[in-house]
Amino acid sequence: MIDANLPLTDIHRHLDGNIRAQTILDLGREFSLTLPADSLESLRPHVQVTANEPDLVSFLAKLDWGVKVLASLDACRRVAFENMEDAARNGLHYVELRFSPRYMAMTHGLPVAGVVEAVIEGVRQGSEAFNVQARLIGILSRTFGEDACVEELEALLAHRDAITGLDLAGDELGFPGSLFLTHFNRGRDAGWHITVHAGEAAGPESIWQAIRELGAERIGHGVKAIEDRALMDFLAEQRIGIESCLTSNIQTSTVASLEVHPLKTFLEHGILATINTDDPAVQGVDIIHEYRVAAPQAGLSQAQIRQAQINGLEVAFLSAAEKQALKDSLRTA
Ligand SMILES: O=c1[nH]cnc2c1ncn2[C@@H]1O[C@H](CO)[C@@H](O)[C@H]1O
Ligand SMILES: [Zn+2]
Repeated sequence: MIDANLPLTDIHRHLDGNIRAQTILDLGREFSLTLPADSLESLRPHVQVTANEPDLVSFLAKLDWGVKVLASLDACRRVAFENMEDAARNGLHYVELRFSPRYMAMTHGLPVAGVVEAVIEGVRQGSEAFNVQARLIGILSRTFGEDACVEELEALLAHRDAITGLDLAGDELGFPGSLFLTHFNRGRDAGWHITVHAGEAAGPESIWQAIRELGAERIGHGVKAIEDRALMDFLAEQRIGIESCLTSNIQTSTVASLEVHPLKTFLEHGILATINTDDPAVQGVDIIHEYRVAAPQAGLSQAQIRQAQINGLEVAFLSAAEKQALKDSLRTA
């Protein structure tokens, strides 16, 4: 259960993996684009996971229609704004929204820094309209290679003060973190927090690499840490947060079933593991489902679910004062 007296957070949520099917239809019509279907029901299987995918890369293809309809900067602003509306509807008090500006820009050749600006604007407007706090994490989409990621990084750096963190996402097996050392050095020099998708498709060595070489303070997914006891000890001792996304891990075939998901073991080990969604619209889930349905199915006790909720704020990319203010705002609400 969700503890209503504690802030509810989602710190691993792709803004460009959370574009509503209805919005894909609307934008397709607005820009006269050819979509694979012309009704909501017939479009759904093209933009949402209907059965588990065989691997991560097949799963990621389901995000493509969402970005293919982004034919203007205003469309980017709109999906950012709607992300905040969705967060409010799900009772979230605080979200860290991550996005890959080059991935959003690429189909229609939008200016990448312009996309960053549009997303910042949409999230700012939505945050005010729906009274939910948000921070932005810029993603380097590793799938497009090192040079594309330099371009993506520079677009993010053009708005460095409005960005809180840097992430690496996409095809982890094909594009290891070792290709992106200079990118992350520049991100850290900009004063950004660092989180990296690691130990999802690749093994525990990818998590070690993200921490030691890219400077990760948190790990996205990190499921393969379960294979390395020394790594689990290290994560707990160093207070490196794990951003777990239960349903996502099943849909990408990273974990065979919720019953064998490592999140429970991570919590028992004292790791600051958290519950998050990943790509809610593509997965057809929301944060409430992850707490109420997925977490109990993964064997978490009520106390462990509550601990994961506490951890979400604990490892958020916020100052101690900002975390306290969020807690206080619930008491006075
Ligand atoms: O679960 C995931 N694992 C790895 N990469 C992901 C996941 N979900 C989305 N993206 C990637 O993030 C960028 C868009 O925000 C894209 O690169 C997409 O492929
Ligand atoms: Zn992710």
